[in-house]
Amino acid sequence: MAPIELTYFPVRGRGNAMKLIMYDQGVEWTDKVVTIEEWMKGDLKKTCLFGQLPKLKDGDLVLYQSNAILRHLARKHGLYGKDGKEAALIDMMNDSIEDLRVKYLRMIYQEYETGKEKYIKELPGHLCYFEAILAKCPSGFLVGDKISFADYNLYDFLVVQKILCCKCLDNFPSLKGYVDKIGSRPKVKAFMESDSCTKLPVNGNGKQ
Ligand SMILES: N[C@@H](CCC(=O)N[C@@H](CSC(=S)NCCc1ccccc1)C(=O)NCC(=O)O)C(=O)O
Repeated sequence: MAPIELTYFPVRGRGNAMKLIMYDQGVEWTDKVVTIEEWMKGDLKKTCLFGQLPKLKDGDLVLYQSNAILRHLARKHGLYGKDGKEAALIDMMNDSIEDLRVKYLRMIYQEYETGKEKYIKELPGHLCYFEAILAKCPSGFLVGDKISFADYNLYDFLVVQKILCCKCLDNFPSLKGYVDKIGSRPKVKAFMESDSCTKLPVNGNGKQ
């Protein structure tokens, strides 16, 4: 049994960025997939610290909260910048990515029929900030000169936005180049093309 166990639903959702990190960094893990039907029985939910998934078990460490899991993997695999200053900037970037993800998830799960078009219309107003940031990054990564956990998270988010609206990056050359750059990393490409990724719906309600 691999020392790392990821318990999550059979969706990309909040689980894909952490899987990208582990796969790209050569970390072995076991997926414990929980169906909605199983979850609705309530027994597993009662055991979860905050009543939710994903859950990552790394040896005797049990973590919930997807961004805490990303940070844990980042600390273990050198994905948190070269010093405290870069780590702080990476945290800032990831917090902003989380803001965008929450907006997306609210539209997908609560306002899809009535809010999808408005979300797509307003999306450039949110993406423009990362376009400006990446336009100034000589390394092509959000912070410093190597990939961080925020890069995997932003990449995953942008790929999902392109599934929602294939043209959403057409006016953002830096974001387009960024998705190509991260997506052309051999193991990232392999994972994104694998059944582990492609066979999962993006979201739990079948909307994307
Ligand atoms: N801040 C937390 C949020 C975790 C979270 O929302 N988890 C969801 C799943 S992740 C997600 S994108 N949820 C969207 C809706 C959904 C629910 C159930 C299955 C799939 C998607 C969950 O466990 N829902 C079940 C429940 O609350 O009883 C984090 O970042 O991990």
